Order: sequence, then C-alpha cells, then structure tokens
Amino acid sequence: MLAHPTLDRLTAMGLVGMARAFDELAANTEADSLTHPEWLALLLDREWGFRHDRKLSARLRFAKLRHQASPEDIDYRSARGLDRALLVKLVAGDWIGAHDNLVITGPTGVGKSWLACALGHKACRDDRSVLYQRVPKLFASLALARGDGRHERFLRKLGSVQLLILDDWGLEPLDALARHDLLEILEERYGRRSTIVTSQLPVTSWHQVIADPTYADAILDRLVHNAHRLDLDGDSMRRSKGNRPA
Ligand SMILES: Nc1ncnc2c1ncn2[C@@H]1O[C@H](COP(=O)(O)OP(=O)(O)OP(=O)(O)O)[C@@H](O)[C@H]1O
Repeated sequence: MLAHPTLDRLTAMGLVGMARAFDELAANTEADSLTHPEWLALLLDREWGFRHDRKLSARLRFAKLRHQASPEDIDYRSARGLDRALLVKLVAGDWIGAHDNLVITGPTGVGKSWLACALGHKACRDDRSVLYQRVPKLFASLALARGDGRHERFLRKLGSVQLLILDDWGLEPLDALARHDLLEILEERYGRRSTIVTSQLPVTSWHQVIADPTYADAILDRLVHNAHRLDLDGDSMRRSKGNRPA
C-alpha cells in the first residue's frame, strides 16, 4: 500500500472506501488522464458504496433471516397462486412506509418463509431495521427472558424494528403469557411499524390458536385488520427440490 499523508488522513477519518480508492488510483497510471472532478467523484462513489455495503451487512446480521432469499430470485412460474402485481408492490416496500402488515398463508413447504425472508432482505437493502422470529421459539425465548431480567428489553426490540417477521404462526395454541406478550408487541407496533406473519393455518382459524376470545379479538384486530394477504397453494417446494435430478 502507498505511503502518503493523504491516505493516512483518510484512514484516520474513517473514510475507508475513499482511502482504498485513493490507493488504487495512485497506483494506476491510467488514472492520470482523469480530471480532478472525475477523480473526486470516483473517491466519493467508493466511499458511498463502502458505507452502503457495511450498513447492509449490519442490517442483515441483526435481522437473522432464516433463508438467503432475495426478490430477484422469486419464482413466479411455480403454480403457487402468487399474485404477481401484489408481490411487485410488496417488493417496492411502500407498505412498510405505510405501516401495513402482511399475512402469508398456505400449506407446508410452499415457500412462505422464503418469501417473507426475500421481502425482509429487500427491506434491509432499503435501510430498514428487520427482525426475523419463528413464533414457537419466540415464545420460548420470551419465557426464558422473563426469568433473567431481559424480558422488557426483548419486548422493546420486538416492538421497535421497522419490519418484524413472525414465521410459522399457529403451530400450537398460545398460553396466557404468550397471549399477553403478543398483544404487548402488536399494540406497540400497531399503526407505527409493519409485521409479516406466515402460517399454514387460514386466518379464520387464528382465533382458536389464541384460545381466549377477548385476547383473540384484540390481537387479530391489530394484526389482520390492515394486512395485505398472500394466500399460496400448491405442492411443497421441499418435495420438488428433493425430487429434482442431481
Ligand atoms: N423462490 C424460491 N427459490 C428457491 N428455493 C425456494 C423458494 N421458495 C422456497 N424455496 C425452498 O423451499 C423450501 C420450503 O420453503 P419454506 O420454508 O419457505 O416453506 P414454508 O411454506 O414456510 O413451509 P413451512 O410452513 O413448513 O414452514 C425451502 O427449502 C426453501 O429454501
């Protein structure tokens, strides 16, 4: 690497992208033909790109998405009843800005979690905070957190992310503490932040999962009332992946 006071200063100021570009340009004789504005623009582009990538990595690390999925890889050809126009709108992300929710239902393996993660990935790229949680594990973690003083902080985190993904909702009925926690989270989020819920159960069965009519009304009112809906059908993609010849 070049030894140059400007390089030292860029590094000391945390302008890592600029420092790298400066080093490369200084070592490249073709760069001599660049005008000063072109030179500066190149340095700025690199710094911009470096910061963008670093922020995206941090967003994705925090989100802990289950699948490495991105909107560009969504398979519209599989017969899954995907509403392409709606999906294009969801990928654009305005619904997150409007604090709407999204409910994705359909049989096992049809790609609900994958789609939720693809939308989560896009939200990270749009510089939004995202957090993925599998519902059965979430309630177990909240119960644990209650015992060791982390409960309030965990609830705050779940309430404050711009996009919360609750995957695999409805696999088992909620107990009293889970009902209480879920209502707290959704009350905090309602009208302020977006939530994606994926479930094998149709929305009409969710009341029973919550297993308490008063809580069920309150929870579903906050979750489903302003939700976009993707109802998928078709065969499990796990099976078709497994059956695919090597
Ligand atoms: N568009 C896609 N491209 C590539 N692989 C996909 C796609 N959609 C789904 N898959 C794969 O299909 C499998 C099942 O997908 P996924 O876990 O999203 O299903 P699911 O509907 O959430 O199932 P379950 O209800 O059992 O949790 C996964 O291995 C996933 O990687």
